[in-house]
Amino acid sequence: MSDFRLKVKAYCEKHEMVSSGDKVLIGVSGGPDSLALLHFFRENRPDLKVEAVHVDHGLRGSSAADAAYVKAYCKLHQIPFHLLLADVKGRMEQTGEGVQEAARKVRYAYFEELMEETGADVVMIGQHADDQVETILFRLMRGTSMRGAAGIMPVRPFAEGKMVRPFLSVTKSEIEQYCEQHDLEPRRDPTNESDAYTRNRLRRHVIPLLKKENPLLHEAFERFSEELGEDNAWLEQEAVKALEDVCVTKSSERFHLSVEKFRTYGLPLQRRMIHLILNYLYAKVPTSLSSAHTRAILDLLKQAHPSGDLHLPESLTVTRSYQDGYFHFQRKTDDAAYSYLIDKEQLIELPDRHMLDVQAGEIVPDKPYYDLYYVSESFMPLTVRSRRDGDKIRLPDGKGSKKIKDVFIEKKVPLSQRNRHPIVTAADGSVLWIPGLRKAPSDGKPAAYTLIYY
Ligand SMILES: Nc1ncnc2c1ncn2[C@@H]1O[C@H](COP(=O)(O)OP(=O)(O)OP(=O)(O)O)[C@@H](O)[C@H]1O
Repeated sequence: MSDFRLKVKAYCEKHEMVSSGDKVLIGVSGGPDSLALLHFFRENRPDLKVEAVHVDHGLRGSSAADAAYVKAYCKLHQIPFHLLLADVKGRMEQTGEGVQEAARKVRYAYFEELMEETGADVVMIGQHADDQVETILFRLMRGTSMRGAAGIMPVRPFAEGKMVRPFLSVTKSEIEQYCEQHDLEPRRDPTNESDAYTRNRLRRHVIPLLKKENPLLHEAFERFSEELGEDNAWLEQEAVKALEDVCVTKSSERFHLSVEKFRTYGLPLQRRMIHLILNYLYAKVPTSLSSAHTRAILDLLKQAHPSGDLHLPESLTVTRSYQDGYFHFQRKTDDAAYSYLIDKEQLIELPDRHMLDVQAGEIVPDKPYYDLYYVSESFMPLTVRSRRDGDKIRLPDGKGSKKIKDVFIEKKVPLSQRNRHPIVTAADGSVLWIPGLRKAPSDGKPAAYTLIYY
């Protein structure tokens, strides 16, 4: 038995990827990885019912030819074939997703649909050991959670069945050799050779350097991924149990937990409990929700002061209550109060059709705006929120501070607008800026962000 075959066989067995008699849908782009995958399972596992799936994303000039190629290959080898002509550009326009993400979502939705339609047990795709190294490096570089750092999972639940990646056990060059040995003539995607994408630059320039240092780099990454994946799975199970223990009441609108019990758990479980609660309360977690929100929630739970609150996207409020010792996550529907955390470039919609555009560094906007504010790193993360009782803003030259209520009166802001007018505060809660009305004195350090109020 060839080395390649042994490796893939052992990996499939170790992760219990397929069982005799399973119907397996293989995603075939026509490229080397997926064509080799299709060939391998047809040759070596006659006990499986293999079918091929191709999605024509309609993004490249050659996409129809790729689809025709896979179709012809399947016809020649009598493999059942499924094709989707997808409108990826339409999806990008609708959702604002990037091209890779939109293509993947369209593909996965089709896999899911087909699984149901054909009664398939498994979806199989062609990612390999070099993709694993690339994915882990890419995510670490961009910032990721422990789950993200574990990279691509060999097996994961998918629709009513599972998605598996048997070729994570072999490298790209082993796949290329396999193609040669079996006279496969895969299609080539020219965009893989371009340096326009970060992932391609990692693959083409960074990983070869790392491989020079350690030719068995992919094995080291695979071990790391496996162990981290196991640790994560265990921690997540423990977090589910811990959450049962700390939870007082829960419904789709609210979640109450005991602060005292929550604090008896270590930080890794606390962080995961917060993620579980947010996943539970948001049907779809908003993109504006970031790890800074999780940290802010944990800080509120940790702080000595027994009460406080935070406002998360989509009117979700987190309150620590002094009276009952509970921590409440709930949706506020009746209150005009709002609060958004600012810890990255973003565009925030404010009441009365105003916008706050947060841009990195010091910039000069090209459109007319009402007011502009430069803020240094030492004040981050900021919050933009509606006013609260007792809010004050510092005056220049150490002349004390002024009540925000008085600023509103002085500038003749109508009563009806005062509860909606934005107030920008620093990480320590002090008021820095009342857009259009007043600025606290700056600390004179270089600007990390420019805030533009339209
Ligand atoms: N258009 C498609 N139709 C069906 N399956 C696809 C398609 N594109 C990708 N896949 C599946 O997803 C896997 C990973 O996609 P990716 O775009 O990373 O492919 P790749 O590394 O270029 O692989 P390949 O050599 O198979 O094109 C592929 O190996 C294949 O199994």
